[in-house]
Formats: sequence, structure tokens, C-alpha cells
Amino acid sequence: MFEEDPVDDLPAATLCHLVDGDDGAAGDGQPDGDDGAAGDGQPDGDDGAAGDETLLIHKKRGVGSDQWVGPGGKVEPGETVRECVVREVREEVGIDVLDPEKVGVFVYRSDDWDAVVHVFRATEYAGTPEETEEADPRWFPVDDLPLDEMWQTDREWLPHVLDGETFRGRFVYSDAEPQEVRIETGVAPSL
Ligand SMILES: Nc1ncnc2c1[nH]c(=O)n2[C@H]1C[C@H](O)[C@@H](COP(=O)(O)OP(=O)(O)OP(=O)(O)O)O1
Repeated sequence: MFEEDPVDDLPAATLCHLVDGDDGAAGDGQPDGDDGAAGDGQPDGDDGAAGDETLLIHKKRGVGSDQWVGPGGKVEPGETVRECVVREVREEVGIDVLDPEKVGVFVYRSDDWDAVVHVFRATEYAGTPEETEEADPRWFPVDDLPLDEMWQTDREWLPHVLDGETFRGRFVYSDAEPQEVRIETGVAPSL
């Protein structure tokens, strides 16, 4: 999968996909949103009809800005990828993810930025997502994601991650369009 990539030399980055189940608990003692609509800053889930929701951010700056993405960012020197994802989620939306589990990894090559991106899934968190300088958070039903406003390749792997599957991928972009896309699901997300 990554034979042609200098994976040891590429910068590392993280993404977090937080999934809230249908028990209304949200893991933090916070009440759920009461109007059934995504976008109230709280996960829905009281009736289970809409199924799980996931937290995305409308990214205000940096790689992937103006798109809906998972919170995350670049790994800092001396930091583990797990420490990075916890820090980035806190910085971008003001919550602490409590159980991040690495479920995927992909190599991203583009005209101006290459990276190994480590993808985490989490279900427990503390706090309430808030807008920051970097991000505007919103809960979306997992079966109604804003796919037209996401990375094209997110459309390929995110449903698997939200479903609890693992994956590895390699995505080559040029002029913001994917030129090469490889994905394997159900494999260990090592690297
Ligand atoms: N192809 C693709 N799909 C989905 N997400 C990403 C990619 N390529 C990527 O690089 N990314 C993600 C991985 C990271 O979460 C971000 C890039 O980091 P960025 O947000 O720019 O880093 P920060 O550390 O938060 O920002 P600065 O401090 O450098 O401004 O994109």
C-alpha cells in the first residue's frame, strides 16, 4: 500500500471521528439536544430513530478549510498521535475525547502538503462542543453526512469508520482532486 511513500519522513497528522450513540447519554452527563435537529451543539439520540450522530467541524483555516471534516491536526514534536488527537479536539472544539481508538491510517500526497494521517474513533467525551477560531462544530446523523462538502476521499472511508471498521488508504490529490485512491478495509491500521 505505501511502498512508494517515504512514510518515516512524512509529517504526521490526526483526525478524530466522535460517534454518539442512541442512548442519549453522550458520555458526559450533558443533556441531548431537544429539537431533534443537528446543529444545536448537542447530540440527538433520545428516540434512537435517527441513529448515531457524528461530530464534524466546518474548518475555518489550514488544510481542508471550508470543508466539513473530523477535528484533528498536525502532530507536534515529542507528541504521540494519541496525545495529538486529544489536544487537537480540545483546541478545535473545546471537549476532551476520553476513549480515542486508532481505526485507520492513510497517506495523503498533494501538490503542497504530504502526510501520514492517523484516524481515531471515539464514543466518550467530556464537555460541550463549542465554536472556536479554528472550527465550527456540528452533529450530523451518520446516515446524513454533508458529503458534498467533504474531502472526496472521506466519502470512501468515513462510512466504514463510523460503522466501526478499520482501514488503510493512500490518496494522491492534485488541484484538490483525487488522482489516485486506494483503500483496504478490515485491516490493521498500523504505521
Ligand atoms: N485527504 C484528507 N482527508 C481528510 N483529512 C485530511 C486529508 N489530508 C489531510 O491532511 N487531512 C487532515 C489531517 C489533519 O487533521 C489536517 C491537517 O492539519 P491542520 O488542521 O492543517 O493542522 P493544525 O495543526 O490544526 O493547524 P496549524 O496549526 O498548522 O494551522 O487535515
